[in-house]
Amino acid sequence: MTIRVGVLGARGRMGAEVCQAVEAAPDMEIVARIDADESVHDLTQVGAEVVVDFTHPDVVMDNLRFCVEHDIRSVVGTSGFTPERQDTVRGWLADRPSAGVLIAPNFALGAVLSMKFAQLAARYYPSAEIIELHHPGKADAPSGTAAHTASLIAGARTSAGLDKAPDATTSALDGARGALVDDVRVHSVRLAGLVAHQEVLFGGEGETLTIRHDSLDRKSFMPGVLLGVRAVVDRTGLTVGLENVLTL
Ligand SMILES: NC(=O)C1=CN([C@@H]2O[C@H](COP(=O)(O)OP(=O)(O)OC[C@H]3O[C@@H](n4cnc5c(N)ncnc54)[C@H](OP(=O)(O)O)[C@@H]3O)[C@@H](O)[C@H]2O)C=CC1
Ligand SMILES: O=C(O)C1=N[C@H](C(=O)O)C[C@H](O)C1
Repeated sequence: MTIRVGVLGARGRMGAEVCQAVEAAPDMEIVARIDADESVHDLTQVGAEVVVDFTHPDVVMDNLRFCVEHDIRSVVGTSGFTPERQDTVRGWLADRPSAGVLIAPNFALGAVLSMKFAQLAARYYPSAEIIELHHPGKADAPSGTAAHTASLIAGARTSAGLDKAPDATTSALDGARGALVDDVRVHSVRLAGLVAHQEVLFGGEGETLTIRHDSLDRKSFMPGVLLGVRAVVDRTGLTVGLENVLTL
């Protein structure tokens, strides 16, 4: 069976890569390539079964709502999925039990693994901070990956009963200590030449641990995206995180 795939954000950095990967997949067919100036309504006319969305945090909710309401399964890489947004999507899905959505903050297998490793390490270290580094064309900061990692670390720290990370700073320029996400400091770097990178730093008595992942090319996200397309065909409801599709 061939999966009929529509790509939203098809001319973008990620969308263009997704179009190539879907075209090369023996079990998939591209039936729509949609960008900012085109209508998602075309998706129903061409019989899209799965939509892959790499657009912009400002437009992704409208796209997703359309897909849920029209029973088109969605694989979403676009960032900006706060817990509140996830709850909104769950609300739509409650009215459409046959619809399915997979949202992944990061589709690179190494990034998914590094988040797991960070979650595992978090309970053992009093200090934890995140540095995310991206290309300067990125619209949002901090990255969705960093926000997701911070929430995983915060959850692990809470269940281990850890106190707030030690920090004697009483005077600082605005932004010097990064942004607090779930009580974890996140620092965002935007630098020409970069693609997508993240370091999670842990510190304890007499030691530090650094977990680093580098996406050096957007091809790194494609195996995860294709896996997501195949998985969402058989899944209803909301799945957040590629780790729930992989066997980890
Ligand atoms: N989960 C993951 O693994 C990854 C997630 N991302 C995320 O994916 C998103 C896209 O990133 P990137 O490809 O670099 O961004 P780009 O800006 O390169 O691409 C976004 C594309 O979406 C188009 N677009 C804007 N509005 C709409 C709309 N309403 N319908 C359809 N298309 C639209 C844009 O068109 P136009 O330029 O004309 O406005 C553009 O072509 C970001 O949120 C990024 O953080 C990125 C990499 C990996
Ligand atoms: O905009 C990007 O490039 C990326 N966005 C995602 C994010 O915000 O985490 C995933 C990856 O970091 C690349």
